[in-house]
Amino acid sequence: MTPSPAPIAVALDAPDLATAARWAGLVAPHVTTVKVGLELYLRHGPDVVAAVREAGELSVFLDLKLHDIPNTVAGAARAVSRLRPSILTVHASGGPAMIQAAVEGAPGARIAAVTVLTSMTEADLAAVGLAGPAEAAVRRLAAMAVTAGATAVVCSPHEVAAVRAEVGPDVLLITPGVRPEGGGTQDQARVATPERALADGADLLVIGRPITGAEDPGAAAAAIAAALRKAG
Ligand SMILES: O=C(O)c1cc(=O)[nH]c(=O)n1[C@@H]1O[C@H](COP(=O)(O)O)[C@@H](O)[C@H]1O
Repeated sequence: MTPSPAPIAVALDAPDLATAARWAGLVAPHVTTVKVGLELYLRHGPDVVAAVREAGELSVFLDLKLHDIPNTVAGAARAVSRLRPSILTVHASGGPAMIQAAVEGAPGARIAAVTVLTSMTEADLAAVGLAGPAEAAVRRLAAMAVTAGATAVVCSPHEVAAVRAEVGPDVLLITPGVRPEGGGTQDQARVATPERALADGADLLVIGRPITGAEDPGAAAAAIAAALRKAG
């Protein structure tokens, strides 16, 4: 019997559509979701969503991290809602009116509020005027976003347990910054293993380079999925 796909969104941060579609096809048997982000969407636009959908039975997570005035974000959300993404990201720091505008603009998608980027260190936070531990800012932004209508929150694995305590069981918690044991962290700062992130309350793990940078992305996705099943 084929095991059910793991709650992983593979970040398809590819330079071209053919590579993205190839990665999507390779990982499709092992994961629930693929994530189309800025690089791919800005280069290929809506075509990329159709191309990765054709590659397999996958939910499409559109990670555009919208951040603008409410009217502009509402229009952008309306523009992409016809692509039927399962998840659409906005920056939580855009505030409650902006988040509400995204929710109204894309009623068929889950609006996911990105709290504090997983690449940011405490020093980076201080540099942008967010003093104090990341966890406090993440909790505050998550609570505000959910009150404004977001039904998903993006945070690092370091804060996911605190966010779960803050927002309750019904909000989808998404964690990038996930690295299997022994992997490099690249530009990520607040990281943990896939097993740890799930145990601490994440519902969906965003994993890019540990899978797409592997010689065989399908095998890398299968190995992480198997490790998660074993741990769970
Ligand atoms: O919204 C995101 O998905 C996101 C938020 C965040 O705080 N950190 C973060 O890394 N991401 C995305 O998650 C993916 C992580 O990729 P890897 O570092 O290659 O696993 C990238 O596509 C990022 O754009």
